Amino acid sequence: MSHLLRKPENNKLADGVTLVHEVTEKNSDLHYVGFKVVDLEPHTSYDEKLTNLELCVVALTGKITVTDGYQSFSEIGTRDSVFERKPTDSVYISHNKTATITAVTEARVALCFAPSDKELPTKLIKAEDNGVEHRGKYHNKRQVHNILPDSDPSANSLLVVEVFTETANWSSYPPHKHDQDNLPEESFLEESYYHEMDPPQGFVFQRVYTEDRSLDETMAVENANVVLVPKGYHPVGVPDGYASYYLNVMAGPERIWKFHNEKDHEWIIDRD
Ligand SMILES: O=C(O)C[C@@H](O)[C@H](O)C(=O)CO
Repeated sequence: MSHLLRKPENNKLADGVTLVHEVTEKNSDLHYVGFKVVDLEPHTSYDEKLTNLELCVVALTGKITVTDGYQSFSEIGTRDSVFERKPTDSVYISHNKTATITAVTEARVALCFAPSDKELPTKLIKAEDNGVEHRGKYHNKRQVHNILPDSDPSANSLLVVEVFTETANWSSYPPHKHDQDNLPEESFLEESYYHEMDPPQGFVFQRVYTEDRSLDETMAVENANVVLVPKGYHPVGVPDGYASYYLNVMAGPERIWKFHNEKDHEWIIDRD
């Protein structure tokens, strides 16, 4: 299996608390992006002590209460399934705090991390504050929920976005990359993908490859898998009959998403 593909670990931390994924600097090639998924049974809690990391808590499904020890946001989260295709609530918490997430209902929560050394206010990012975009045409249609885009200065490094790709469509396509710290042409941003499929027995394909093909991995990605993108192009293809959801976390030295399309395939965008 590719070292970029992560299956659910389902590590039981306590009664009703399961760590589904844990991507850290120690167990991956990523230096800027950290990522966890936690499943919580009602009335259970998970604590995350943030030393030199900032955090965006995304209520993927279910209702949760999130506190940084000073402020609390109660009963946030808007959906039972990500495939309701509506935005959800999230909370941004700066470093040096402890985040506590308590489940009101059964919940799946994503924790998106990036290094940080500047104190910023804790912020509730309400579902209705997500910028919703419809991108692409023909078999390249996707719906994007911008949770923490680079136009929102609420975070130091973190960028967070949800993408729904309809059946038999492609996204992150034509292939683009952001692996050169060479602004204003391109930014360097690592990326993680947390995938779900509807119905859940589906799979999608994701290729991660660099310009020189020294990295070239094509992965069959199943429900609740994570794909790591330390560098390179990273398109996703969705088979007929299945819809795809993914949550992207990006971070790098500069909080700017400036990507470079692969020249050979850029014509895809310009079709009438
Ligand atoms: O527009 C899309 O298909 C989503 C992608 O841009 C995705 O968020 C990504 O690849 C970010 O670099």
